[in-house]
Amino acid sequence: MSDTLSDEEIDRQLPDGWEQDGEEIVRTFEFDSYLPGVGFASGVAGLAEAAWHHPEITITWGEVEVRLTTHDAGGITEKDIDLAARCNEIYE
Ligand SMILES: C[C@H](O)[C@H](O)[C@H]1CNC2=NC(N)=NC(=O)C2=N1
Repeated sequence: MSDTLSDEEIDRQLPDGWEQDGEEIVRTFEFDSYLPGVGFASGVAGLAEAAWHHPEITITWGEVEVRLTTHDAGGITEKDIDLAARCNEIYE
């Protein structure tokens, strides 16, 4: 079981562009059109499978919202922070 992080720890560790929303961290990634967002979401899915840690991904025209929480722990853990940072790395 991963240990949940305190709000202070989350605030300190949140990668650029991410914010806390209750028991989740969230970032909306912006794109020029629909298909680049779909491609990005597919990349996030690959990162998720590799980490065995799965976000909620919402694809709309020009935007992809990624929400992360650790269901097994009932809150935000290092797993969420790590995957959020990896999402930033694949976002050009
Ligand atoms: C059964 C499976 O191992 C669990 O559901 C894994 C898979 N992906 C997961 N993803 C997320 N976001 N939180 C989890 O606790 C989690 N646990």
